[in-house]
Amino acid sequence: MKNIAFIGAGNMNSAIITGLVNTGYQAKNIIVTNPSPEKREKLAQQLGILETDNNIDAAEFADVIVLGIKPYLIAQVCQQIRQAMDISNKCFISVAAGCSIATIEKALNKPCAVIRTMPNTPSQIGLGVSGLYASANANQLQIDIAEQIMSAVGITKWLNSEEQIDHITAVSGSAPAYFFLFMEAMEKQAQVFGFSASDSRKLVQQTALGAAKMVCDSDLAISQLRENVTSKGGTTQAALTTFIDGGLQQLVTKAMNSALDRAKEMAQDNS
Ligand SMILES: NC(=O)C1=CN([C@@H]2O[C@H](COP(=O)(O)OP(=O)(O)OC[C@H]3O[C@@H](n4cnc5c(N)ncnc54)[C@H](OP(=O)(O)O)[C@@H]3O)[C@@H](O)[C@H]2O)C=CC1
Ligand SMILES: O=C(O)[C@@H]1CCC=N1
Repeated sequence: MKNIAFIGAGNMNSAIITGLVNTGYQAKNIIVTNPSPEKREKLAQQLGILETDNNIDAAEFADVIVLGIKPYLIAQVCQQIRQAMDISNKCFISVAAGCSIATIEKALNKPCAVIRTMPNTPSQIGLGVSGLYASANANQLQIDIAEQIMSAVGITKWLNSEEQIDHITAVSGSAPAYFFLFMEAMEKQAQVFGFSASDSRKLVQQTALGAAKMVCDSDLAISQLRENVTSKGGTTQAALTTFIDGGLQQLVTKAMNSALDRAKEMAQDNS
């Protein structure tokens, strides 16, 4: 079993580590680093993994290094690691949005096995989506372990080009927040209608869950499921017409393109 170092004990890495241990990966083969102690100590206590505040010690221990830190820190941490050791046989997996393989390779100062992944926060409950793209230097064993790590927290989609990492960021990486925003808006209006805060949340969350489950469990097109709710001349049609006349599709297109543009911009800023 390969040793894995998770650099950063934030939202994404914590979710991935938890999923990985829960699917049977040996805790003694996993180490997590974080500057502040609380998150890494909690993971160590809960899961039995190793922890340290020292990225170099963790990287020395590891065959695979998962970079779960903010995009602007990736190059700095990679430089720190490569200055301290021979990294030739190590595989770097970056979770960061807007930080290219070229930037990571430049920081590592040599062509290296680098795999980019773009998960999302439902990974915390095993319902994540992760896009993955491997550099030409990654071998099959390293690709397999990246698949094992990310499939521990949800479904995986291997991409044909690095550019698609930016696309999948807009489609699934950022997207839980789109649904949360929509649910927040509905929750607010339910309260205006007189439902209590807790009832409003319950009504909205159960409806979202039911709708998502119907999409997952049905062979019908999503548009058909929508039509099945929509009685001619009825209440749903009135609501949907308001969304459509308000330019919902154009707004979604614009929002997803904004996420895509921002990913490209961040890649420039971080290069
Ligand atoms: N959140 C999301 O929905 C998604 C995030 N991502 C990507 O995942 C990455 C991490 O995001 P997220 O988990 O949300 O962020 P968090 O802020 O939750 O986690 C980042 C962690 O990195 C730690 N850290 C800071 N500096 C260092 C360092 N030098 N060495 C080691 N650890 C360090 C921080 O510690 P401390 O708290 O002590 O400062 C923090 O715990 C980002 O690059 C983001 O683009 C990708 C997909 C989805
Ligand atoms: O907002 C961000 O930049 C990160 C990447 C996808 C989700 N969160």
